[in-house]
Amino acid sequence: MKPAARTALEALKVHESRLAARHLRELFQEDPGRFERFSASLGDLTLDYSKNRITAETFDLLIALAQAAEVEALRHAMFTGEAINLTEKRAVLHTALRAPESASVEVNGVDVMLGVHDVLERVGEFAEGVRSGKITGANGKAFTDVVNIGIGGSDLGPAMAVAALTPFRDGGPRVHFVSNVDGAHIHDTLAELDPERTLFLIASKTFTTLETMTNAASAREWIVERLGEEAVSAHFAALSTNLKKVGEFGIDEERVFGFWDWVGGRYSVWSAIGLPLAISIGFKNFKRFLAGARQMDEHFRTAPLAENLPVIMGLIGIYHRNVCAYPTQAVIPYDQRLSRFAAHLQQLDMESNGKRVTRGGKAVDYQTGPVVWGEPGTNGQHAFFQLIHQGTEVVPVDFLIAAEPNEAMGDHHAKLLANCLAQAQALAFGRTEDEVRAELSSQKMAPAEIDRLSPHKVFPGNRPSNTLIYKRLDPHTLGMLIALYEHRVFVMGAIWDINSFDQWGVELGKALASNLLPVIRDGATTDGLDSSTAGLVERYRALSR
Ligand SMILES: O=P(O)(O)OC[C@H]1O[C@H](O)[C@H](O)[C@@H](O)[C@@H]1O
Repeated sequence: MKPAARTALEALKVHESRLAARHLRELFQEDPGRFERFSASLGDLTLDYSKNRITAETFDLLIALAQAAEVEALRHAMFTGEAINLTEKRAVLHTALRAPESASVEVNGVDVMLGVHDVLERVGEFAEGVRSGKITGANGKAFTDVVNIGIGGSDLGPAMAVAALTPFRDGGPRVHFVSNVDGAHIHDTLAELDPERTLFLIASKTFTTLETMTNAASAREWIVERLGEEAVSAHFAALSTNLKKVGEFGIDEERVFGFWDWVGGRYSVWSAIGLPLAISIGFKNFKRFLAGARQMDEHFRTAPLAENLPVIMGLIGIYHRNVCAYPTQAVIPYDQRLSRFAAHLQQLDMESNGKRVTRGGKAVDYQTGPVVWGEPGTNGQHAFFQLIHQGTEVVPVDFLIAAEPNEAMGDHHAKLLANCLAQAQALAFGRTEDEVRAELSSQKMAPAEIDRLSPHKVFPGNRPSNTLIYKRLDPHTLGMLIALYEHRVFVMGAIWDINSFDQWGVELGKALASNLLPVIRDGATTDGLDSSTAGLVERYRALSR
């Protein structure tokens, strides 16, 4: 962390120790304008951050921290194509994928926007061709099902977005996602499908990922067995940066949709990796999705820090992690179709900010990325909210909710919204022992019983949450929401002075798995393995005999 940022963080810690005795109940009572003060909007999206344990002074200190950490300078470097991914010597330009046609963004003196628009146009043509039935399988039949084979960033973003935007499918083919190398995944997916009407998209930035290559080979076999070798070209397309490897797999050039090394996997839904989404919701809607992200980019790039949604969310995240020492962050969309949102954010946030050395390679002596987790509400209320309300760990929560549902279903939405707001209220304000006792005695409970039960029924409150409310979950809004979280991750990584854009932590497991494969698959010796791994291999051999 930059020395000035460290000083700013220390000031925040001193401030927090003074604030510790204050309860959100008091802060709200003292300041009737708290919502006005601590909320910010962009278009139809509003962030209410008033239910965090902050005051105007905290906010000023947080803004000072962002300034001290020079977040704006790094932001400028990102948007202008500097190689801020230092370990991989790469620019970080997912924002170029949704930049306007008129924009020009240079990497090493070359404007990348021509390539961006060229691929985008081809994605649009292909998506519409598949949707209309103009592009068909080998036997001339229109595709009813599209299977995206990919993992990590080549799966989570599009899978989440396809589910989120189901109401916008309007007659396009069904889109399935196969990611796991567990054969059950592709087996169960293909069991339901007609090969003549199935199109496979092999999505892999590197085109070397074990899971994807294994699933792609099985899909190829499935087509070849049923339709013959000559059918392969009609039933496969590839989304990748590694055009050489794609060629080796045997996918026709016009079926290859490229992207670039300056697009991180977890930031790639805006690139050719978004093709399954474009097929599902149509190209017009896909462009609306990009436009939503673009609106967030413009806001992030130009709005003053104190009004800047990703900056505010990032600073609150830092406050929770480094000042209050909260280890996790929950994201709870009261929006069933965002059921994979937390899964996407887990990769986005934890792969970006789960780092232990600074950009310069020194071990950090402060906490970095929290554990991110979540499930849709109201389901979570009936599962893990007990811990969030009364457990010993404080869990900051982001609530997300639409003002309007995509379909009218009686009073379902009113109930959903009431529950969302109620949970944020319960977390913030809790229920005191006096209130519990008063309630129990109004129920004519015996005093001894009141004594016995009341400690269990107290809610401490004073637990932080953000609420994001938007008009409707549509392509534009989803684009805004994803970009909001991307930039929040950026802000936090900038303050921590870590490289949010590499992912070396996934490499060791991959290498060890490839060493173990001959032992497991081909019966090679366990000599030299640690006793635990050798013991488990022996057990596996005994059990699978
Ligand atoms: O798209 P691919 O090259 O197949 O990579 C798929 C995923 O696997 C890697 O191990 C990385 O951890 C992810 O960032 C990436 O999204």
